[in-house]
Amino acid sequence: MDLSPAIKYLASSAKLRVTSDSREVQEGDLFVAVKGVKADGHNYISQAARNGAGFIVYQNGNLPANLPALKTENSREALGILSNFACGNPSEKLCCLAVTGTNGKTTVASLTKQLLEQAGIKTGLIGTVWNDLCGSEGKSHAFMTTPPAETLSRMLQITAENGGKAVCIEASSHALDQERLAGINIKAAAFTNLSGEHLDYHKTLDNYFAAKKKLFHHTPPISSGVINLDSPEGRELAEELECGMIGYSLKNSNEGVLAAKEIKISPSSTSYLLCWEGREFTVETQLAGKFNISNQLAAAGLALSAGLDLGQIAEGLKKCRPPKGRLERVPNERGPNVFVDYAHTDDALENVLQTLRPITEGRLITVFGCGGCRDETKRPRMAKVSEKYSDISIITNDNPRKEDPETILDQISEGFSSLEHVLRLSDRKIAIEKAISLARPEDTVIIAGKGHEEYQENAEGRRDFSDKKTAENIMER
Ligand SMILES: CC(=O)N[C@H]1[C@@H](OP(=O)(O)OP(=O)(O)OC[C@H]2O[C@@H](n3ccc(=O)[nH]c3=O)[C@H](O)[C@@H]2O)O[C@H](CO)[C@@H](O)[C@@H]1O[C@H](C)C(=O)N[C@@H](C)C(=O)N[C@H](CCC(=O)O)C(=O)O
Ligand SMILES: Nc1ncnc2c1ncn2[C@@H]1O[C@H](COP(=O)(O)OP(=O)(O)OP(=O)(O)O)[C@@H](O)[C@H]1O
Ligand SMILES: N[C@H](CCC[C@H](N)C(=O)O)C(=O)O
Ligand SMILES: [Mg+2]
Repeated sequence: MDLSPAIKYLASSAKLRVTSDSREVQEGDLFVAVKGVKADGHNYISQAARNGAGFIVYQNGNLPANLPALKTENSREALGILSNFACGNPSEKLCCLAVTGTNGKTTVASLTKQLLEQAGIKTGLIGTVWNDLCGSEGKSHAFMTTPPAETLSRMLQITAENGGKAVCIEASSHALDQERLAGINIKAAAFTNLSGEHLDYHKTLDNYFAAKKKLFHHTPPISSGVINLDSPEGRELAEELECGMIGYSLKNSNEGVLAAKEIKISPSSTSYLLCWEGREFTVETQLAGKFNISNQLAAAGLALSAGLDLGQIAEGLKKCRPPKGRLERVPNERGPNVFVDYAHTDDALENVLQTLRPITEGRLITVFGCGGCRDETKRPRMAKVSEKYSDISIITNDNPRKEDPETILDQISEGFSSLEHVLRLSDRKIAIEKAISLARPEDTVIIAGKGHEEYQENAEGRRDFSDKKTAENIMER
């Protein structure tokens, strides 16, 4: 893509501002017209011009304003490249490590950051829970998993200005589809897994996978793909890679595979042998669940790509803590065990329930719901998984957003073969109270779907709500 007239304009401009929102345009800004999901930025070029835009980049139709302009074949990609140019191409000063996949992105990004920090590398983080730009102000709550291109490039600029040397970025499928990472120099990228999710946006699983794959066919090319070989989609991706590859697996410890062998899981501890290129180190991990060993391999692969030594990585993994709201135990001295987790897909729920089932002496009580205005197809599938592993399923509201909460619960209910062990309590606080009141000391309660979230969103907007605080308050009574 030849953007030289736009780059020339930016280079000659004192302010170097790029935006795709006509409402934000200030005197001299470069406006990129993007066709979105709800609106079309091309309809706002005149407004951008009225607000003082000095240059327009667009993709469709004819230019309605008499301004210096450039027509491109992909204005979303242009937006990324130009935003990064305007921010001084910060990714060239940073070792950027990205992770995509349906589940595990936040966990892998957080583990990778912890590994790099332990090796003395000042590392930023951009993802679902926190953004950490290496500044003295610390972490801030994230608004999106992967921010819009203009914000993302600015965040990288701030990270580099703060002395950050690396950054771990969660790349959501929406972001990849919308080219929010365009123009970023990515050193290595990990792929965790693919399962049914976000079909409201992508329509088909093939489109969803194609969006994820874009990270590995990025411009400029990435150096290394860290790929989960236990996932069929991971194996397909591995065949297509044109860059270097670190494949990882819990099952295959052939030469050239970053592997976990001799996995030992007991109710109180998890350990495994981390193996790579003929070297082996024992890791005792603080993270529960086999799927979290897979996440640790992904983080180890990214850390290897960033130049860390395997021994250093194994030592680091022992110290790594799970991110907030991922299989997080709610402190409770009298039992039962109560956990909060962010499983909001059937695959995630299955992994979590498979982890908790063998360490539960009594009954497994699962509280969950499904977000509104998001993929509807996962609703009955989550019910099916809950029924398979739980003794009691309590279905409740997640974030209904603008949808009718009762319709969501009806759709979830369709996935149960019998409603004998199912309670339907739409108020999430009441559902959590019920689960805890039913639980005997030997039982486990899992509250799934909202993890770290500190709000609940319905048609009226957002109100404060935390699964963890709600459970804590109930158990303190
Ligand atoms: C569905 C979706 O992904 N929407 C994203 C998309 O917005 P959009 O395409 O709807 O934008 P639009 O409103 O149609 O507007 C199109 C263009 O016209 C411009 N415009 C519009 C109005 C106007 O007056 N003037 C003007 O210039 C807009 O600035 C925009 O450039 O592009 C915007 C800018 O990048 C994003 O902020 C927005 O994310 C919304 C807020 C969102 O909720 N996204 C979610 C679904 C999302 O992306 N989630 C993933 C996580 C998923 C996961 O965890 O797996 C994430 O990365 O956060
Ligand atoms: N490797 C994995 N395979 C399957 N399930 C996983 C895996 N890692 C985590 N999970 C489950 O998925 C949930 C979300 O994990 P995490 O936040 O790391 O994923 P994510 O990809 O960042 O999700 P999101 O797309 O919502 O940001 C966890 O709470 C857990 O239930
Ligand atoms: N990243 C996911 C999070 C879903 C979390 C769940 N609590 C919900 O609100 O649906 C999404 O945007 O679909
Ligand atoms: Mg995430």
